[in-house]
Amino acid sequence: MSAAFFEVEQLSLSFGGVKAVRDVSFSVGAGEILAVIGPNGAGKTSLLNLITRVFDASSGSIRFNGHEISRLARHDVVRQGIARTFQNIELFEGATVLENLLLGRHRADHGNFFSQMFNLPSVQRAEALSRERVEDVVRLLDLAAFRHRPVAELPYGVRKVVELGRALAAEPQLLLLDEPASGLNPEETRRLAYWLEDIQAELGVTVVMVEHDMSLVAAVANRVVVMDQGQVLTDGTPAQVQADPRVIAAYLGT
Ligand SMILES: Nc1ncnc2c1ncn2[C@@H]1O[C@H](COP(=O)(O)OP(=O)(O)OP(=O)(O)O)[C@@H](O)[C@H]1O
Repeated sequence: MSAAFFEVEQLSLSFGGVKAVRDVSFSVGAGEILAVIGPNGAGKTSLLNLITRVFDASSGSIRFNGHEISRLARHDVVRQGIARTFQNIELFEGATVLENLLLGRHRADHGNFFSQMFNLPSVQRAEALSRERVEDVVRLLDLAAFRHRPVAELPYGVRKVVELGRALAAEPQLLLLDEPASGLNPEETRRLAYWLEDIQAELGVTVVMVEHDMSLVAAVANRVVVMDQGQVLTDGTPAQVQADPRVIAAYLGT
């Protein structure tokens, strides 16, 4: 395994009296897929919201590529190369698949206001590059048949893939996925596993994935962090955590 590329140390978050995340520490090597599992309310989504700066941590640090990012503005986290998907799909429903993917690119673009206003050659070059990258994503995720369809018309399973594509269009180094398999049928979940393997193998993207579906976790995760009541209960390979009596007890609420 490569050296820690993404690292969370002693991270905490409180909502009033509720300690949603308590002294959470873990690290991820470049190119790894890490799954974060745990019962409802364990603090998994809160953890992703801390990483993407939706919330301010009460304490602790988040290091990405050797840089502390726990105090960055939200858009700067995206520019550092971190993209995410959401538990409830957040796409522009009236826009087409291609338009949604292009919006994913624009979030990561660096062009300034004046160069965009005057449509300078640098902006035109960036647009052309964006279109090429988006076509790469369309090919990778097999979305060609849907590229001009408004997202609102698409089945739920395809919308989930479009959301993954929008995150990938930003060319992230770290991809955060919040329950990518929720609402998918077993066949769609198997296809998602293949795509995640392709993303890891072909793009070398590091993935932190919050997921309840153990078939997906077992198929793709190199390592699993188990959370319960805001804390890390244990970590290990998918087989190790599935066999751990503490993990079984946490899920059963005993
Ligand atoms: N915006 C908020 N305001 C107040 N409390 C919150 C907020 N978001 C989460 N919480 C609380 O923080 C705790 C952790 O919630 P979180 O959504 O992070 O858990 P989770 O592991 O993602 O759960 P699930 O698997 O159900 O999505 C819960 O007790 C939840 O009620």
